[in-house]
Amino acid sequence: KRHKFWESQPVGQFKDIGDTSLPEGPIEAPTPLSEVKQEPYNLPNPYEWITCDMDSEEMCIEVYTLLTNNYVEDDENMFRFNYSKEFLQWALRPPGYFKSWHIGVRVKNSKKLVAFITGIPARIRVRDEIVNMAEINFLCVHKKLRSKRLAPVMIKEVTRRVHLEHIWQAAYTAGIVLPTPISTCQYWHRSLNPKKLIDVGFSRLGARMTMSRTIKLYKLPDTTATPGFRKMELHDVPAVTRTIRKYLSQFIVAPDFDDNDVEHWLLPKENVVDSYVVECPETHEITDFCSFYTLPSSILGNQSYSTLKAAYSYYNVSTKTPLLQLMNDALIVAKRKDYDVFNALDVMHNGSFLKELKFGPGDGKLHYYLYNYRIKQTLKASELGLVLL
Ligand SMILES: COc1cccc(CC(=N)NC(=O)c2cccnc2OC2CCNCC2)c1
Repeated sequence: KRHKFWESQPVGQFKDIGDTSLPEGPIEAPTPLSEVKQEPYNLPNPYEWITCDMDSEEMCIEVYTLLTNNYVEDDENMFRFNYSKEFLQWALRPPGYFKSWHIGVRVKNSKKLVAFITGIPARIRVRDEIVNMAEINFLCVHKKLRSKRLAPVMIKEVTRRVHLEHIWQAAYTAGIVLPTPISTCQYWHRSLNPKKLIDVGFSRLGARMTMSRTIKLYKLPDTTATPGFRKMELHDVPAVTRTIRKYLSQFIVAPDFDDNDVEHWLLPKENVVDSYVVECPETHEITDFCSFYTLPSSILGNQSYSTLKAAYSYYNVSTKTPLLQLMNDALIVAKRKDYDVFNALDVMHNGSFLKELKFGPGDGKLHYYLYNYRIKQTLKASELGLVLL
């Protein structure tokens, strides 16, 4: 039976879609700490839980290797996400993180890491409610252990550990439909290195298009167009926090960033996250902001290339510079840093620039979910102000 596990969980159920009598907000009340299961869930015998210390280089390598070989692939199994070790350490150690939410499953005898799931704390606003949530990510079961029903017990275990920290809601995304998406986004790609993308089968030569015509079509200037466009620096944090908080307030679901969050999530970090501000040359105020994170993909089965260098649109704020021009400058710096492709979801106001900046639609969708929090009606992608890694 489909979704046997999810029908037992406090999530919006398909049967409740359209039932406007159900109130928006938590589905279940918090459990008294004494009633939260104190000991870990049982695993099938050969396996044991391990808390993954992401400060340990050795453990990082094990997590990196498991994900590199077993994490999410595209629908045609031509590419697999290849998060770097530095990226994983950044993604999993934000302000206030809990080591206990970095959960591994390993073989008792060999100590081999065979599965992983993580949570990080995040303050997320839903309309006017600020909710302490866990952002759940990196659920991965080794290819050889699929269909052993490990994922449900891993989800229950991370939920139990999140409950132990008095957090009762969560946010997560998936490429598949589960009960019940709060929103469904389309992803889009902008070619930066069309020749490589065609060689590896990520893109196809357009009808009546030659390779040289295609290269010309996606060519970008060497220099950015916006006066005052520069990399974000530490001293910009307070201004960026003010600017992004104001901008995100227009969306129904969005992170409630403070200075510490902005310093962690949005300060440039080599090969992890790039961020740029527009500082008005006259007033020196920060009027605009754009950012993208670095998530390469392994190219499965290609003789000439092993890695696709991809930039993923992160948070962008436009108050003075037209978003179209700001994002074109983001494409220019990504191309200059040798990215092959720039990806974006149609969340926030991204829909306003995708076609004009020559993004093409991807062949899949990304569904957003909340755990133990009902939303009255499904949100449009443009009502979402949340980007998960
Ligand atoms: C090109 O290499 C790929 C390797 C694995 C999967 C996919 C397709 C895919 N599933 N893409 C996305 O989910 C996606 C497309 C555009 C923007 N963000 C995305 O996902 C992010 C956010 C969710 N966690 C993964 C990274 C592509």
